[in-house]
Amino acid sequence: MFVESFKVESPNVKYGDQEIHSIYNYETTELVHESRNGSYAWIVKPKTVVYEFKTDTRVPKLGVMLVGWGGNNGSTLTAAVNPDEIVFGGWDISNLNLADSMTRAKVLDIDLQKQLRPYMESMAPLPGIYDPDFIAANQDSRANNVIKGTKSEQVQQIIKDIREFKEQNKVDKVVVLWTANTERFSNVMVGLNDTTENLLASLEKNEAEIAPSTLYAIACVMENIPFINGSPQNTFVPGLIDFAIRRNSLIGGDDFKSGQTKMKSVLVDFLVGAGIKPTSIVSYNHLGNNDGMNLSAPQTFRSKEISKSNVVDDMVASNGILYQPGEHPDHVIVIKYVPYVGDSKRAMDEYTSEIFMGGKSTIVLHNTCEDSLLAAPIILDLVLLAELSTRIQLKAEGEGKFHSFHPVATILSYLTKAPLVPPGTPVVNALSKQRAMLENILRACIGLAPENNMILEYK
Ligand SMILES: NC(=O)c1ccc[n+]([C@@H]2O[C@H](COP(=O)([O-])OP(=O)(O)OC[C@H]3O[C@@H](n4cnc5c(N)ncnc54)[C@H](O)[C@@H]3O)[C@@H](O)[C@H]2O)c1
Ligand SMILES: O=P([O-])([O-])O[C@@H]1[C@@H](O)[C@H](O)[C@@H](O)[C@H](O)[C@@H]1O
Repeated sequence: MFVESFKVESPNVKYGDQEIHSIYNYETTELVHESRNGSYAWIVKPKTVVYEFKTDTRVPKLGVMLVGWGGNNGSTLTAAVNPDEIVFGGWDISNLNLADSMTRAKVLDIDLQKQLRPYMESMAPLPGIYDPDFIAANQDSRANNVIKGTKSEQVQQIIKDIREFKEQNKVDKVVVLWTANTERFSNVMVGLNDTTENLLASLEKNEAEIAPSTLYAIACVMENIPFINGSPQNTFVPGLIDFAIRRNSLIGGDDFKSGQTKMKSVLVDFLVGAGIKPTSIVSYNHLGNNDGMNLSAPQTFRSKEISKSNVVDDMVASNGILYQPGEHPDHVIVIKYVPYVGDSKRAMDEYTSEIFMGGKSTIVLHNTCEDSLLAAPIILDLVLLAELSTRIQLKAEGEGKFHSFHPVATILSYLTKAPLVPPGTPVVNALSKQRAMLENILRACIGLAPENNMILEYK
C-alpha cells in the first residue's frame, strides 16, 4: 500500500520551506530514593520537559562509501539499490570490481546478476588499509588492493579518497560504513588509545595496535563524516569516542543485528517479560561465506562471540524477581565454517527456561537467516537514519541553543547487536524497546505523542 505524505495540523508544528519545527512535551518519570517518616522509599515523580525539534527537510544527494565494498554485503546492497538515488563507492583490499564481487558472493540469482553486470563492472573499490594482524590469515590471499605507507599516511589517503569521491560524484553528503571483515579486538591501553591526544600521538608513532577500522574512523572524524561500524570489533576505542565527541562527529555501531541475534532480542524479551526464566541459551550457526571463513579464526570469532553474547544483558537485568543480582543464564555461542552452504547461514538455537511450579520449557529454533540478504537492507537503514539524524537539531527547555543529537548515535541501536552508547548511558537491546524509541523520536520531530498502543477509544 502506498502511504500518502501527510501533514500534522497542530499549534506545536510549523512547516517551513526547509524545515519542520515542533514543540514536544517529553513526558518522563523521575525516580528518587528519599527518606520519608524515618524510612527510605522510592518516590516516583512524573516529569514533563518541553523540547523543540528542528528537522532540515532538504534531502541531500548522498554518497555512501563502504569499507569492504566488494564483500557479500557490499556487493549485494549495491546491486539492489538504484544508483540514481544514492552513489556508492568505497574501499576493498580485494581489487575485484563490483560485478565480479557479486559473482564471487553467489548471493543473487544468476539471471539477475547477468542483468546487473553492465551497471556494476565499472565500479572498482579503492585500495583499502590492510593489516594481517587484525583479521584471519585466510584473508591474505585476497589482499591485492592495499594502501601502502605508515598508518598516518593511510589515514591521509582515506581523507583524500573521501574528498575526491565527494567532488567527482557531486554528492552533498557522505556517510562511511564498515562492512569489511570482523577484526580482533584492539588492546585498550592507557597512553595508547585511551584519549584523543594519546590516540593521535600513537597514530603519528605508527603504533601497531591501531586497527585498520580505527584508522578509517579517525579519518572520518577528522572530516566530520559519519562513520558506522557494522562489525563487532572495538573500532571505537575510548580515544576515538573522545575524539568524535570533541569534533561532534557521528559514530555508531556495532555489528549489524540481522538474524539469529535479532530473533534472540525478541524471544528473550518476551520470555523475561512473561516471567519465564531463560536459564540456558545455546546459539549455534554455520555458514560458508568469506565472513564465516574469517570468523573461523579464534581471535576474530571472539569479537563476534562478545557482541552476540551481550545482547541479553539488559533483558536479564530488567527482572529482579527472576534473576538475583549478578545471576545470568548460561549462554553459549558457536559459529562453524561450512563452505557448502555459502551465504545461507543456518542458525539453530535452544532456549531452556524455568517456568511455573518448577517446570522446564525448552524452545528449539532452526532459522535459515540468509546473511547478506538480511544485512544489506539494514546497512541501507543505518546509512539513511544516520544521515537523517544529522539533519535534526533539538533543544530542551532551559538550554540556550539548538544542538545535534549526541555524536555517539544510540538512535541506530535498533539495527545493531551491540549498541554503541555514550559513556554512562544504559544499553538497551530489547528489540521492541529499540523500535519504540526510534518510532517515538521520529514522531516527536513532527510534534506527535509517543505511540502508546492503549487504544483507549475502544476500551
Ligand atoms: N548478516 C550479515 O551478513 C552480517 C551481520 C552482522 C555483521 N556482519 C559483518 O559484516 C561484515 C561483512 O560481512 P560480509 O558477509 O559482507 O563479509 P565479506 O567477507 O564477504 O566482505 C568483507 C569485505 O571486506 C574486505 N576487507 C576486509 N578488510 C578490509 C579493510 N581493512 N579495508 C577494506 N576492505 C576490507 C574483504 O576483502 C571483503 O571483500 C563482517 O564483519 C560481518 O561479521 C554481517
Ligand atoms: O546477526 P546474527 O545472525 O546474530 O550473527 C551472524 C553470525 O552468527 C554469523 O556467523 C556472521 O557471519 C554474521 O556476520 C552475523 O553476525
